[in-house]
Amino acid sequence: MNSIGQDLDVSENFPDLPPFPNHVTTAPLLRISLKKLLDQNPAELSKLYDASVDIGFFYLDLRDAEQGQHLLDDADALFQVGERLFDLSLEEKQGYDFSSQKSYFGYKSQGVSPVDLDGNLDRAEFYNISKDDIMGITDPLPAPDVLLQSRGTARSFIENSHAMVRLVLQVLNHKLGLPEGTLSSLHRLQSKSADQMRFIKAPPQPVNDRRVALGEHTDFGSVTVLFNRLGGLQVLPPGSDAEWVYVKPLAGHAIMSLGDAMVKLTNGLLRSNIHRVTAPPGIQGGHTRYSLVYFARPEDEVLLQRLQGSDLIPPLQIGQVEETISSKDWVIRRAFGLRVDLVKGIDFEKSAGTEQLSRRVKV
Ligand SMILES: O=C(O)CCC(=O)C(=O)O
Ligand SMILES: [Fe+2]
Repeated sequence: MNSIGQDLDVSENFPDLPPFPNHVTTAPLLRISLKKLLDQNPAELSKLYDASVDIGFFYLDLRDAEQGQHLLDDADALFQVGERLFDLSLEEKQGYDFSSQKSYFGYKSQGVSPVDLDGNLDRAEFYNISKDDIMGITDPLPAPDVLLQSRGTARSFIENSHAMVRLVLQVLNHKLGLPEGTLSSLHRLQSKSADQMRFIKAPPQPVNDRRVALGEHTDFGSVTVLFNRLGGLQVLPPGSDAEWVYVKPLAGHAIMSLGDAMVKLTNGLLRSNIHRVTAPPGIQGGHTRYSLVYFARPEDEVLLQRLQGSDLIPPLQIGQVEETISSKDWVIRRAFGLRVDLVKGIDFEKSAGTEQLSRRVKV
């Protein structure tokens, strides 16, 4: 693994935060230009496909196209909203924890999910907001004032993130040789889905007890659009002897990744990489880490099974039986499976996603 920290471009650092250290190993993720994708640049389209097959993660440089710049502006504004949101008292935030009503939208406090088999608990707060709520497809959930006042920015963030997702899906659709519009037709902005945006806060950890804050997982859905500013995100490359490597945050870029749904729709051809969040490296570890995410998922009723119509998607093997599960039920199973506050006796296997396939290790 080489370190992309070596190509120093100060404009890719984040002002007011200590820089990402040079001495840690980073994932050599491809950088893909939004403008070149929009221009249908053949080399760029191929880079996106290769990254989706090999590692399932890539950077999207948003600086060179107007819609990308709008998304960066939305993300900047929402980072400030996120700080104010998590500054509310725990008691107030817990008033927006709807998990007892079987909703994964709203607040999730720290310490409700194991991050390892020893039972150490997570060290990250979440606030999840439904795309359907912000788009007016479902009734709005109660929310704190700081969020009610930011619904316009949230909507812009969702629309712009969703446009990036649709672009990625269009490129993959074309590369896979699927009938025109297949993937887009499963991800319509105005249709009911489990799409959500998420604010995350992970406070600095004690110097002598720095560890994983968010346990290893694959994302549940199709395409994830992630903004973070401090290191801490790590991916596990394929192979049985692979070691965790950091993903260096780059200003002006989104970190894009594929989730379980893309693996299932392509019978394992595309990859959803295992990742986790640790304490930020070096002096960054003394700072509070915030992230902002958009998770796109197939529409609620879509069955997560191999798609027909592409010669590249491997056929089912003799004896391979696909589970019949809708996108909606998959997300519910994955989201609630690892909650010590909701489930008696966590069953890691039952709530697993495509982690085993992601490892690319034959068993
Ligand atoms: O905070 C990050 O960098 C990643 C968060 C993440 O993986 C998730 O929320 O699924
Ligand atoms: Fe994730």
